[in-house]
Amino acid sequence: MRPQCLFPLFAPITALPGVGPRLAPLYERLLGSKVVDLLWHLPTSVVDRRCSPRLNDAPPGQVATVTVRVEAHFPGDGPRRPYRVRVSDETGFAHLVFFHGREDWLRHQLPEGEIRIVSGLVEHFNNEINFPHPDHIVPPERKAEVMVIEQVYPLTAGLTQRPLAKAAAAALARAPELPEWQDPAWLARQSWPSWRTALLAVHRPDDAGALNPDSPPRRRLAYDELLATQLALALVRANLRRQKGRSLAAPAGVMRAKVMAALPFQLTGAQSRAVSEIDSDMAEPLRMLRLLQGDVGSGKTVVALLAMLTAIEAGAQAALMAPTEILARQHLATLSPLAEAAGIRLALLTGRDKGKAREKLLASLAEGDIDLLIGTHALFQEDVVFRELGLAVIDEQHRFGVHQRLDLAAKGFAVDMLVMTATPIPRTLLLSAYGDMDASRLDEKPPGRQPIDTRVVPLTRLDEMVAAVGRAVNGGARVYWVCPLVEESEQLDLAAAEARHQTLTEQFGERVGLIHGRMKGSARDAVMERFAAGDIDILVATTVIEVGVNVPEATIMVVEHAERFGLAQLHQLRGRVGRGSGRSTCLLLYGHPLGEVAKARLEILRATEDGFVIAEEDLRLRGGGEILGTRQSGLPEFHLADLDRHGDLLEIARDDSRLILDRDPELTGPRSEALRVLLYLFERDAAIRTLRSG
Ligand SMILES: Nc1ncnc2c1ncn2[C@@H]1O[C@H](COP(=O)(O)OP(=O)(O)OP(=O)(O)O)[C@@H](O)[C@H]1O
Repeated sequence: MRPQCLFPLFAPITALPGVGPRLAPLYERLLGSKVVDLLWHLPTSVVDRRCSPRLNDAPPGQVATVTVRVEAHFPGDGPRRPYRVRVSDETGFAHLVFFHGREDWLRHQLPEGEIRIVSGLVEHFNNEINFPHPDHIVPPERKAEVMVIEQVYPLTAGLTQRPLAKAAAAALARAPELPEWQDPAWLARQSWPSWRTALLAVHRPDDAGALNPDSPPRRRLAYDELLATQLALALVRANLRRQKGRSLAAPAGVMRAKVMAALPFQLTGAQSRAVSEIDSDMAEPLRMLRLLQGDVGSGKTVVALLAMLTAIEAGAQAALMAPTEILARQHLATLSPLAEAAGIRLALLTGRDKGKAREKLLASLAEGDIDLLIGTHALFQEDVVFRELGLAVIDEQHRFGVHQRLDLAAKGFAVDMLVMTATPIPRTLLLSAYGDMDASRLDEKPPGRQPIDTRVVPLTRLDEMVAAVGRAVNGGARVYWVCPLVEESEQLDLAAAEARHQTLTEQFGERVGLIHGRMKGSARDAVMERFAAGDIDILVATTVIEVGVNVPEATIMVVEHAERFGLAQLHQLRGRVGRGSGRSTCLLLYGHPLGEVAKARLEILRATEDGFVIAEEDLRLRGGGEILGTRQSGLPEFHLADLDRHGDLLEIARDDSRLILDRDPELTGPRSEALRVLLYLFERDAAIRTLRSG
């Protein structure tokens, strides 16, 4: 249960003054729907209105607050002759200029002959002093309200500073003093203020200093957030470790030997290392929580299979969960012949399975007649019961995230867990998303892969590229054609892909296929199968093919508007080719004009195929938040912490969390109440449910 002290902060944002039904959706889009979301929406700069010169000394290009007499109104008649109000003091005169504004309202605000305090940007225009759309106009008795340092919040279309600042102030007023969750000695050493004081300092800064990410209040808040995340991860870890696992070992390795004999290749050194790390984890009576991090095409699947064989030979069952149905089916297709070689029984369960067939499958699963179950999220439905699940492999491909691991834990699967991710994640990000896990890295590609010829080409040369693709297809090549990503709009993605599908079909006829996220699962599978079988040569796609798809015969990847993708995402896309022995090409088509950073980013892709290098470089160029591209990155989003600036705090938070739980595993000690408040405050409270007392 959420602690009572946080109730006011988790009220809907509409509880705040001025946030009515018209503005609420704007707030929601900008920052969220709860009062607490406003607290995390920090100002990015300040305006100092305390400069209050005489009119003749008003500094152009700066904000000033002046005391003036209203002389006369000159209504305008459009943008070329705006509405002007002439004002004066003893040193001279100026014009307040309004490009839009109703006359009755302006006359009411600025009655002729009255004194007014006006604050706004000073401009010199035609040897006159102008105040275009002053920010504040108040009578003299309210001067103190205006002569302040004002914070500037990031906005969204339709929402202006003043109502937002008012709502933020109201949200702040609701922020209670909370029990201190930080260790007092550590707090004193850092000279950090309390949570509430820090929050007030960044929302009502005395100067821009408090907004600097390195200022004590900002660092304090960043650390609070990092600690909440890391503590949640540590709780999951502690909880999973505490449940006794079983030791899974297959010293004879009969099944494994059969599969190895059936494989057309030798394991790479990295694969062998990962396998033995996993082996020793599984042999321990503690539960395994391991991340298998491998660059695109590094051969994670076979490593997972070998681990699952160990579990099966030890008498348990194994499950392999993929993020999409296509991938689940693909795993089934690759693993089937190997499973046959090993003599194990394999089955597939997806959301599509219904009725009798599903019942039958579940019955055999419960009986232990299925050794390895492959599937999607459907694997974790309530009625899916294993006879004895020993190992769960989650092919995460950065789509799931810690919540799914928590859900799994909550389901009480006392099993070893292996999470596979294809995303090369820099260390700081790794800690923030997988701080609960041990990691194995596949940093070596299978031998014999040819380098991919990556070219960065302007979209103006599209016709040329289409012609080149046509020639390649006539020569037997298979091509992925990925269409532009349109921010936040699946519908527009789709329109772009459909249009491209049409133009390519006009040119190449029946050999062009289309696949996108809106298609029904079965239709998608059918297209994918036709492409894998070679019935389709050109597959036009939205980014649904980004993860994991394995068609080794495909050798050309075209990405339109490559500049709109995250680098890691492009790396993933490119990784769909170069998977066989054929020579592969990746064409990154960009739209004009391309800025310096965008150019540098695409250049990185041209220069290297090492996902880890690409990720580090991308992090350097763009900062952590965007590293994984746009949607559904699965990595936690931070409101207050900036991994570039606060990376040092992340490691401390991880160690701190583990220490906290070492000393007080059930969170019942003196600091625990405050720490629970912290977890709720940052909405990481799902982890609390893993506690016996939670
Ligand atoms: N040691 C190896 N030698 C040669 N080929 C290998 C080796 N290991 C795996 N492969 C092959 O490499 C291809 C890619 O393997 P897999 O699909 O497991 O990659 P992955 O790590 O899951 O990559 P991605 O994340 O890009 O999907 C497969 O066709 C697989 O059979």
